[in-house]
Amino acid sequence: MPYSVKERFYSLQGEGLHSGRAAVFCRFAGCNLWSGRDSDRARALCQLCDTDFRGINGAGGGRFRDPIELADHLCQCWFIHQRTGIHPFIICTGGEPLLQLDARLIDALHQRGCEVAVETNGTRRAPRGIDWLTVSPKAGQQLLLTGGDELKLVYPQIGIDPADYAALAFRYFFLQPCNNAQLTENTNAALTYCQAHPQWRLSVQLQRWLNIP
Ligand SMILES: C[S@@+](CC[C@H](N)C(=O)[O-])C[C@H]1O[C@@H](n2cnc3c(N)ncnc32)[C@H](O)[C@@H]1O
Ligand SMILES: Nc1nc2[nH]cc(C(=O)O)c2c(=O)[nH]1
Ligand code: SF4
Ligand SMILES: [Mg+2]
Repeated sequence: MPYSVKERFYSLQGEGLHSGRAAVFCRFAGCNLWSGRDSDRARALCQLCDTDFRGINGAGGGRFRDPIELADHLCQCWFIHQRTGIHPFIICTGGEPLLQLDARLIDALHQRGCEVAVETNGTRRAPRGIDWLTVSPKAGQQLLLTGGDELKLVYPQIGIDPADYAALAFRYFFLQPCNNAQLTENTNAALTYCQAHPQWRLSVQLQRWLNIP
């Protein structure tokens, strides 16, 4: 099956437990909760999105015929930047990566020594073999993936109470302030919540503060 990729880039993971860690990002095109068109946002199932995932026209984006072609493309980006011998850390995001990521691509990445992380909205089944699964539930959308490595809630969201997620089978729980016109207020609210509920940690989207991709 071919893969549609919006962009590929080398950066630091800006979110969650691996914040600050160098990674190659694979941003898959398309999402099941929004078309990505501004004109559709008001009726989208997810209205908080901060990302352009439409099309395959970004840097390092394109259509990849098979897992080998895409795995080579992603690893190449790591080795351009790294001379360390440390294995590639690949973060699959989107859009919604679980519309496209499959076990064959994960296998091809593992064969190249990669560690594979995934950022998902949790509404689709996950293939086997993911090394680090981050689930970010969206208000009103049924959560299929109720376990994983980290749960990362964008906060606040109307209709979402973090307490309703606190008993799910995740190792780490993060609140990530919603990046919109109220970012300062949202950050303060998330900070206050984490101080009152220490099970939750703050994820500040380091990339915004560092002005990196
Ligand atoms: C663009 S999404 C792509 C992956 C997947 N579709 C998802 O929603 O998890 C990547 C991460 O950014 C988060 N995110 C999206 N819009 C955001 C915003 N406005 N403020 C803070 N985080 C946001 C998502 O919740 C998710 O954790
Ligand atoms: N630096 C950086 N870290 C990220 N972590 C998750 C991201 C995403 O868009 O999924 C992201 C991103 O876009 N940039
Ligand atoms: S589910 Fe993820 S990619 Fe899709 S619109 Fe929401 S935040 Fe954006
Ligand atoms: Mg992002």
